[in-house]
Amino acid sequence: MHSREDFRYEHCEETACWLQGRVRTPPTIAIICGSGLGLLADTLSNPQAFPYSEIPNFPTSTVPGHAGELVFGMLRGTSCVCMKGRFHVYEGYPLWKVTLPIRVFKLMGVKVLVVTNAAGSLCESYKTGDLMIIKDHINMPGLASLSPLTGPNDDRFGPRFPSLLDTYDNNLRSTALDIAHRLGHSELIHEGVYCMVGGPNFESVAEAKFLRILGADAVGMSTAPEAVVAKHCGMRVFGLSLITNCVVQVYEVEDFVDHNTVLEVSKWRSQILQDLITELVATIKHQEEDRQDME
Ligand SMILES: O=P(O)(O)O[C@@H]1C[C@H](O)[C@@H](CO)O1
Ligand code: HPA
Repeated sequence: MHSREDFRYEHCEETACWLQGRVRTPPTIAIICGSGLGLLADTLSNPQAFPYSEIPNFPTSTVPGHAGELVFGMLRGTSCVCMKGRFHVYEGYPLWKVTLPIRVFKLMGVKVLVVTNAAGSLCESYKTGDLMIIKDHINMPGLASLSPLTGPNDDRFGPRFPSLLDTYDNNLRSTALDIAHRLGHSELIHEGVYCMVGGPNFESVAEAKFLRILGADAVGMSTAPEAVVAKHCGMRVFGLSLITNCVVQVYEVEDFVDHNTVLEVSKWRSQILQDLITELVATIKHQEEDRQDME
């Protein structure tokens, strides 16, 4: 099912029902693990794992560092689902398929999406291994009409013209910032703007300079479509980038990046990212309980 006409609410429903029939506890938080960050999924207790190849309508992972498994389980008393590997446009998947899991999670009752990625820094003060809480994004493919919302709108998911104000939930951002300080990571935590490019090539020097001028602090090849779809269907979103490299913005420098470097830095910083997200999940649980009491 690759053409836009083939995409229907019913496909998401079919996938959600298939999973619901097998999963012990329906998840309230979904976590997308970026390149090399799948170890987070291994911290879930009482896990249930499903290879993407077994899940109806799911694409499969083709990128090293993206295992291709959906793992359900408990994290600090909260029922979560982790995508151990995500889908990218450069793999050849249409955007509605890249983001299909988000809509499936919505149908399963997920309230909050935590999205992580590996990204290159465009900001002079960020170092390799730092973390950036995403406060906003520039969706380069989206600006050129390559949006996951392109095509007929199904109002059961959300409105035709959604607002993207506060996509990266203000409250979750300040909570995460507090947690990072409390865990002793004040030196490496930042808040900034993530720019999504299509990839799979890394940026040219001229492109990197252009993105910096536009106001981007970090650049990567994912996340924005997932955040747009989550916001469209009414989820709260928290985004976190691990800075795996500093993007070269001057000529005659030999400091090029490759995917292996990205994976090595992800492995190196995995524990810190895990600790931060685990604490955040515990806090979200209390926030969601309070919200339910107020409804
Ligand atoms: O899935 P994410 O966005 O974490 O992966 C980044 C972007 C490319 O897929 C890859 C480049 O090394 O890492
Ligand atoms: N550019 C784009 N995507 C990335 C980078 C980068 O420098 N690093 C990790 N993912």
